[in-house]
Amino acid sequence: MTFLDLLRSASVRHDSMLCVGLDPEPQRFPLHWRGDAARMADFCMAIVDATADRVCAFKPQIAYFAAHGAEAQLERVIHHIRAVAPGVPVILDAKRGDIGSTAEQYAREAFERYRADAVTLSPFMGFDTVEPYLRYEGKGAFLLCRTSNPGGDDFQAQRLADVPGQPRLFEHIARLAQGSWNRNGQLGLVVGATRPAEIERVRALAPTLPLLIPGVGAQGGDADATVRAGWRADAPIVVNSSRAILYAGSGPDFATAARAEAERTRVQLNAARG
Ligand SMILES: O=c1ccn([C@@H]2O[C@H](COP(=O)(O)O)[C@@H](O)[C@H]2O)c(=O)[nH]1
Repeated sequence: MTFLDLLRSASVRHDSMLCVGLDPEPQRFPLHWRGDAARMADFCMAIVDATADRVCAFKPQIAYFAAHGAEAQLERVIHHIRAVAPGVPVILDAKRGDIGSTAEQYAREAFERYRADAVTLSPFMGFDTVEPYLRYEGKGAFLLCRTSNPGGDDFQAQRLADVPGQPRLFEHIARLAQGSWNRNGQLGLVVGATRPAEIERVRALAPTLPLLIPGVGAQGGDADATVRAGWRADAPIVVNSSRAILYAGSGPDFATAARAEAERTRVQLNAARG
């Protein structure tokens, strides 16, 4: 099964566009585990168990694990997702981008070591830095396009004087991803929920690509406007929320609180489809 097949079927089976982001921060763990980096896998696995039937994907962010030298715990978490939710795709949020020979190693890390179904990439260095990931048949790659952070304006909103029509950089990325870069239908785009107008623009330029949309929850993105701008019956959107779900509770019942917040978000997103 390809990443897209997995995503579509998890989305239908769980009636969900929600992706739970796994960004474990020991200082925010429930009181009985607070500050204990050895509990990262236990924390994430409890969140996975509590939300697996409510999501279309999980998105572990590699930095949270690597910062603590906890890559083995990330492997355990992904292994656990495979065991308890085999039909739910794993999007490894790594935002890699480097020359081809190095990209080959990053691709191997994402798809062979961690066995992720998809990865996030920066397209900034050009197609030869993306291509090594596309050699992995059936795997997905989400290119950063219009990110949720305020500094996304610094480059992504700038116009490219030398490209016909002088598109903004993010529009150019969306066109390439929908067109000549998408050789085997493996590409998707990252667009922030903090920018619904740009989600609409990206959707117009990339009508069939899956969109990974972070920024609802802790970043304050507008969930309803996000769905109205990006959702199409035939093109999946994957709306990520991390901290708002992970840290919905701080007591021993944190997983129950996470499930309640995940369910609230899933229902809100679905209602906005109209
Ligand atoms: O434009 C982007 C791209 C990626 N992210 C990542 O998504 C989550 C968001 O976490 P929240 O706690 O829901 O704010 C995090 O892993 C980011 O690295 C993003 O926020 N914006």
